[in-house]
Amino acid sequence: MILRDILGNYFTKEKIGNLSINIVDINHDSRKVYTDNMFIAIKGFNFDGHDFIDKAIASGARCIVHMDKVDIKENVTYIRVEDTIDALGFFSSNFYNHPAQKLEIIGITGTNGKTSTSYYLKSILDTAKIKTGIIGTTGIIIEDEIVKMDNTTPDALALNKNLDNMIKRNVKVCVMEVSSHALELNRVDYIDFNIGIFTNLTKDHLDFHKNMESYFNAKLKLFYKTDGFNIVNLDDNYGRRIVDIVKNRAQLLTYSIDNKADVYASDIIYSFNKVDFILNYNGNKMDIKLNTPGKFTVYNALASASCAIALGLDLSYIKKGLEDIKGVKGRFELIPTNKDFMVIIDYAHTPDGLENVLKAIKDFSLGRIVVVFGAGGNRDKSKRPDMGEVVGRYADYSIITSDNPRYENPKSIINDILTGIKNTNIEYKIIVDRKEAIKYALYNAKPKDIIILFGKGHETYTIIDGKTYPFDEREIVSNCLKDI
Ligand SMILES: CC(=O)N[C@H]1[C@@H](OP(=O)(O)OP(=O)(O)OC[C@H]2O[C@@H](n3ccc(=O)[nH]c3=O)[C@H](O)[C@@H]2O)O[C@H](CO)[C@@H](O)[C@@H]1O[C@H](C)C(=O)N[C@@H](C)C(=O)N[C@H](CCC(=O)O)C(=O)O
Ligand SMILES: Nc1ncnc2c1ncn2[C@@H]1O[C@H](COP(=O)(O)OP(=O)(O)OP(=O)(O)O)[C@@H](O)[C@H]1O
Ligand SMILES: N[C@H](CCC[C@H](N)C(=O)O)C(=O)O
Ligand SMILES: [Mg+2]
Repeated sequence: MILRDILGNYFTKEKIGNLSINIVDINHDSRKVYTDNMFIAIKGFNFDGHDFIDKAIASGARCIVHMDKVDIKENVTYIRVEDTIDALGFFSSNFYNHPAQKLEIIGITGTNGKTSTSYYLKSILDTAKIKTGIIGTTGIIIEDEIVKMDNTTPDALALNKNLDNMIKRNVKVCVMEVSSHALELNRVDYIDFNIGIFTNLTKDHLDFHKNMESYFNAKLKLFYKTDGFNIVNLDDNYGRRIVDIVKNRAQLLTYSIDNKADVYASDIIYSFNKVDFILNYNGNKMDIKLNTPGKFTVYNALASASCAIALGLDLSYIKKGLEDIKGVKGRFELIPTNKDFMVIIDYAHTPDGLENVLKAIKDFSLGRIVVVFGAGGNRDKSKRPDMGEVVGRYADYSIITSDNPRYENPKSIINDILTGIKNTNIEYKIIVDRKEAIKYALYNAKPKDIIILFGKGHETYTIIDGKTYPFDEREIVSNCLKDI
């Protein structure tokens, strides 16, 4: 695309050089730049992209977008802007011809349930034969292809590139998890959403947002960006605040279990590995049987059903779509053991996530609930004691271990968890090495035990000292089972 067209009417502070050059790609990472690229210098948390401008030019960049004063070289065009992250959003959208405007984009935000809700929604849309792509924690999904990404919500460049790819592959609806980081770090500023979904807000990411109010304000931004419906959980205190704040700006659809919302669940029957309920909407009643247990599962089903209703789908697709779901990888995933105890892998990594899953099984357990868990390093420290306390309240035995220590000392993460678990009477053991912790739980299993491995869910790696190593809990469990 001709550079002048990429710039469009964007406000620039200074332009030096030829604006008629052809740009074949945009990059903000000098390591990915090649001939005839535009390089956008971003100031990040670790590096300043301005330090890589020479490297980008050496690799073939013909246009540099920057904020700071830079040395001017021949045959390179320089565009100085106020904010390069904002420019990345605008230029990427222009370069890919505004893909977000051509797709139905559904954004899901909230502390827990985003990935699960996105898969539930996709199942409903698949049933209605509407081609759907997903962007989220498990990667970018189009048909059977899954491309893993570093982020739940990627940066504006990757977003536009992947949305464009979805259009080329005839996708009609994109269901996107929108993290609070993405909203705060301007990754979705130039993405137009048709529908926004709010799941819930509980303690997480306070390392980044500092307090619940700014975490809430980050999430709130999504509901100012929608032009169709805002879909909100009315049982959540923050959900009710969102309703009050945005009720007049887009159409609103609420869902609930404990309150009378537009879409609500009644007659819920909980079981160990499933949950049945009646979905009520506008005088219609429909019984739904889900293959995952718990109240949280009903919420995820209601959120996705409300979205299908907002899209104008027939209610029969909702029932079939939800009942067809066998499960989502790493979300209450039952691992076959062929033994007299049970193993579950689940991604809960917040106090609320842990509590929801533990509550769901507590009434149905016939033996002990044994929890193997840790907490991520270089992430919210304030949630760790609360996680310990929740496990202590609901489980019968716990092995406290590591979960992606990143650059932190795993022992000090465990100590943070201990300050909470010590407020309870649970018996526990510390085994820093997660593989050993899992082995211990399995080798010492008693009949009817439910062993839950929390925190890693779908992840097949572990991050220690900033390095990523293969780590698949399914594999570890299956190897242990051979010896038992
Ligand atoms: C804190 C944070 O969000 N960081 C994101 C940020 O990285 P950064 O600011 O550290 O970037 P940097 O490494 O300093 O680099 C600055 C610039 O220099 C460039 N560079 C760097 C090195 C080089 O040799 N050449 C070069 O050009 C980089 O391409 C970049 O443009 O920009 C990167 C590219 O977009 C992101 O991948 C990265 O997410 C990191 C991996 C991350 O862990 N983020 C987490 C906190 C996050 O965003 N999580 C949420 C999910 C939360 C949830 O589960 O709810 C998410 O949406 O993923
Ligand atoms: N609606 C919900 N409310 C509370 N907890 C939930 C809910 N749905 C799922 N969970 C629990 O939280 C865990 C994570 O669920 P899921 O991956 O769907 O959330 P997420 O919002 O995508 O998380 P992330 O922010 O890491 O992407 C699940 O494994 C389950 O234990
Ligand atoms: N996506 C979330 C959850 C990661 C879960 C856990 N495995 C960890 O490393 O903390 C985050 O970035 O906080
Ligand atoms: Mg997710």
